[in-house]
Amino acid sequence: MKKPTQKDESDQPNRLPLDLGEKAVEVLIAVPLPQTFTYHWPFEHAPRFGQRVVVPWGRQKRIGLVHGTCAAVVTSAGVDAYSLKPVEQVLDDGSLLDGAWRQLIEFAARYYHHPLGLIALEALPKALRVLNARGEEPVMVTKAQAHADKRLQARQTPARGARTSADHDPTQADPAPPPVLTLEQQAAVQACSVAAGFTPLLLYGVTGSGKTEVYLHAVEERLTRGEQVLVLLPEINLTPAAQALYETRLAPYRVVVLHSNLPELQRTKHWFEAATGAADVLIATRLGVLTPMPRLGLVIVDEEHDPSYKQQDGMRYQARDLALMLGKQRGVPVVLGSATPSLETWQKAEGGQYKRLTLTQRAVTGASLPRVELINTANFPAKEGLSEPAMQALVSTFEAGKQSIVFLNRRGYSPQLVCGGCGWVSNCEHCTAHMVWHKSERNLRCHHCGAAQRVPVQCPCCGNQDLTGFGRGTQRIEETLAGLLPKATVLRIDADSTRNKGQMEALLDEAHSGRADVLVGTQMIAKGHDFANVNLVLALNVDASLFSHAYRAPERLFAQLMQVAGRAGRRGGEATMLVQTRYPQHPLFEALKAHDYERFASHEMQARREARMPPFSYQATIRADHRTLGNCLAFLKTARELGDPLIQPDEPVYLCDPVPLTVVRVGGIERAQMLIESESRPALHRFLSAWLPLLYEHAGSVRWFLEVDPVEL
Ligand SMILES: Nc1ncnc2c1ncn2[C@@H]1O[C@H](COP(=O)(O)OP(=O)(O)OP(=O)(O)O)[C@@H](O)[C@H]1O
Ligand SMILES: [Zn+2]
Repeated sequence: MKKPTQKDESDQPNRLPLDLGEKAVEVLIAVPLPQTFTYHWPFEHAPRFGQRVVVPWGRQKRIGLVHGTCAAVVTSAGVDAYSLKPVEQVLDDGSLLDGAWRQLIEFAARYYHHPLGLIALEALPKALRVLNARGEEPVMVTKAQAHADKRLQARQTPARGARTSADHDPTQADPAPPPVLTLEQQAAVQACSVAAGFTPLLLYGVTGSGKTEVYLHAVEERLTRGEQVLVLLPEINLTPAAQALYETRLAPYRVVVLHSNLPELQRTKHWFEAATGAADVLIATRLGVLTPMPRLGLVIVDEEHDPSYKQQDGMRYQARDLALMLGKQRGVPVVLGSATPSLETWQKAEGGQYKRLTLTQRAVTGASLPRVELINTANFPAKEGLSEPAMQALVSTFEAGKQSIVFLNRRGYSPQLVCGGCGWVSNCEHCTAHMVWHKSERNLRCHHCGAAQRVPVQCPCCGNQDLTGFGRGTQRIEETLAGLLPKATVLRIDADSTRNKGQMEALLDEAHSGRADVLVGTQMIAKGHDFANVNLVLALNVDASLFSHAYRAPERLFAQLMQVAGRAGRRGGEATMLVQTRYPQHPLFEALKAHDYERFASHEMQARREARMPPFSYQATIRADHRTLGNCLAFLKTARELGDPLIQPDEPVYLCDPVPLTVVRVGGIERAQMLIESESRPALHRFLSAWLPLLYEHAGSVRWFLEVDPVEL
């Protein structure tokens, strides 16, 4: 098809004489600019918000979303209406993107000061927002839509019969009957059921206290009212077990999942099912919070404290916070669940803004939290990473037929390869970081830029063949464990071992089945999983976090250790957690030994209050990226000069000194940032709104972005 050009009426047979005020539309396009774009609307029928359209963009075509009509068609350049390019095609008859969805993305754009077009389009599955190589809408969209329509029809015909017989697998054994709720669980379920309108609830329950059971009952109760439920989980690896459980327990209601590892067609199908109301429950990772759900009645955020809810590129949003806003806008309850709530959430629960529901006991009769013991590595030095008491515990746990978890938050074999002769170290060429030795994959890899190379056989500097790994990661511990327990099945579960399709499911299956004796892994295995047979947890390499400069490090370490401890002893029996450390007297460990989250939280809260850190202040950062650090810092300095005069005396906002990031160079790009703080959230946002437009004009070749509520400084 010949592309229409400006003022070329012949290409547009349907084009009507332009009627100002009705025949132009504002379109959202996924570009890093804060505005909408005006196009001529050459069609008879009226445009609707959220309809997808194909529009010319430079020499290309793009999918955009109708955002509104324009009353007066004068573009910023002052060009008259006739010079507007026309919308080429309308892809949707109606729109699934309703007013509620619009409210949420508009809030996100305001709050995160991020271009609305980027947020709106990136919230959609790729097939819905990107044209294929021929410039057409991918066929899978029609397929996915038809699939959802069929589901929707099936759902409407026999009121509750969303399931087709094809879904029933007769080989599947009948599931175990659901447990009888404890009194604490009953009270929590009751509180969720009576909650009407927007109600934030904190389900604060120790690990293994049966929070999932509370969710299941609360969800089912909403489903019987004909409502949909959104369940957010922090990590993809928690979705298979959750999906299986929800499907079995809630049949015949339709449960779908959304996360970034799903094949595109499936993701598109599930999105349509949620958006049309064909699906009843949506289980999703953070991206799911921006899915339209017309019958939404309840939102659950499991492990609400988890840092994975924070998106670390593009729009750097916090999905838990957006989930709360979603609940507020839709007028529905939001349940935040955790054994170790974030300090932000805990502060609100203490202040009474969130209703707290507490589960103090493990749910399974006879199951208690593990005994925590510290191994002082000054007295029991580690050989190949493991101290004598740790090795003994691993051996006796294996001999008793129980499983162990070895938790180490560092993947690879060794964090660096070094030369014994000249002191050469495997540095990354592109980053201020070491290349990590991955023995299993036989290469050196940079965890920052992804660069990989073969392991050198001799030192690239002096030719010495004596190259050794310095420090240890999960692969090396796996090797040590295989030597220590030659008869045991040792499984490593980390981002490397679960990279290929199906690997994650297979490994988790082995772990849950009890066939594996020892699980070595990163935070991937440390939370959420309901392992039945784990009796011993060993935590390695925790000391670096004890003295980190990052102010959130203690909170994160404490939560991680409490969570991983929580994987042990879930079905009763004596269970133990061992922590190897040089600093057994550290106060964080006192609270850990007592499983006392509240003690830790009040101590940490006090420290934050004194230091005027979040949640007692509000922060944002401006990041600047460029090939030379000087340019980054110069831009931030200019930004600060532009910002200073905007600060209102009655609304103090502090602009800190621009500083290079700790890992200053990644992929050949230098990075610097500036912190902006205020004790008033509205003051911070008023300042940002006035300031950011100026930055667009002064950035030059420096790439910059804003992050609101940053978690890593
Ligand atoms: N009332 C109950 N009686 C007996 N067993 C129960 C009861 N409620 C839950 N359980 C069982 O207790 C185990 C732990 O429950 P669940 O996984 O929900 O804990 P959780 O609170 O989510 O823990 P975590 O914070 O560690 O993820 C599960 O195997 C579950 O089936
Ligand atoms: Zn690198």
